[in-house]
Amino acid sequence: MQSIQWEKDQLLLLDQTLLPEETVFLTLSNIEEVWNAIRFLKVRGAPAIGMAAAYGLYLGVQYSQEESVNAFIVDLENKSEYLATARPTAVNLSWALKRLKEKAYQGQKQGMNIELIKKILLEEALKIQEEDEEICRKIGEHALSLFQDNMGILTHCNAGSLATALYGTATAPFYIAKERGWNLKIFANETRPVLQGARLTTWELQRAGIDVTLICDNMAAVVMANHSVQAVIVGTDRVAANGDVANKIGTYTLAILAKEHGLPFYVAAPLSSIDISTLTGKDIPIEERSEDEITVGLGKRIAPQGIKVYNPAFDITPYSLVTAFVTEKGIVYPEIAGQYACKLQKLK
Ligand SMILES: CSC[C@H]1O[C@H](OP(=O)(O)O)[C@H](O)[C@@H]1O
Repeated sequence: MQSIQWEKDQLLLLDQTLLPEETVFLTLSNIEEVWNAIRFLKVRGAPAIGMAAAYGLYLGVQYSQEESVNAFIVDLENKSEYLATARPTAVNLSWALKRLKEKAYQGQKQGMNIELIKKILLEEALKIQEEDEEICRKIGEHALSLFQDNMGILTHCNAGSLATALYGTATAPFYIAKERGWNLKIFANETRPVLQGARLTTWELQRAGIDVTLICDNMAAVVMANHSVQAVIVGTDRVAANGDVANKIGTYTLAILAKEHGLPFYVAAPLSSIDISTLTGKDIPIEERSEDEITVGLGKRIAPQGIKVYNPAFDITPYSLVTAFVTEKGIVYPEIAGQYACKLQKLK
């Protein structure tokens, strides 16, 4: 199911906060609605955030009444900055906004009028979504070369079809394997506190007829120790130039556990999530979210009022714990630590 659809000048978003019980598409017609949808995880997952932001930026300027192209460009830049405040960690958000701004600058240089620039902005947003489906499929095909039929594979959070145009990144090999008649056995971490694994990954894989088992995050070591899983694959929100990985909180723990159990730890990383301008993981902004996500998760209070809470939505996995990155252009292995930087740069 596509979680994002552009129809008749409106953005349709599958409200991921209502899954798995309700399948509700929201109709968004202005930039503020898109900002809120990103901020409050109605649309989530790095690539999907980028796509939604691109459409949101277009929605923000489609009725612009600026008199000059220069004034229109300033308005576009201001609206881009506004959208960028919705969430800080996934680089796809700023990457998508930058793609649209660069199209506008090109149009300005070529002497286009405002209406024509608006047109190419929407075309670029549509292109980002169209490209993403092919990118994810390629990631799936490359990732599948790392797996064998009947393997047990652990994944974390939702780097799935819901988080992208289709297929997902970490889940892409699961869908391609299904197409090829393989029987991969997927173990999905519930992924506290927002439970993207329990609510989203199991939902989408079960619908696709893929063998998926839900486990609590604190069971990951056991499924490694009892050989239920032979590999781990996760998505990413941002890969720094040296290969450090920002991903959903709990990913770093999995990488340590995988190393302890001698299992490969793969990161499915579209090039849009690789940020050469951010040198190391220490430079990646980590989003901290509301305490309610932990203390009143899904409506029931599970901790006393006023308790101190720390709720980072992401953590950093050092490149040294990553076995390989799977990109749409192929698999990147480090012969020696730190070699990711030049290899990832070459891919860009
Ligand atoms: C291909 S999705 C990448 C990434 O985004 C998710 O975070 P969130 O659910 O907070 O948007 C998670 O970290 C996925 O691995």
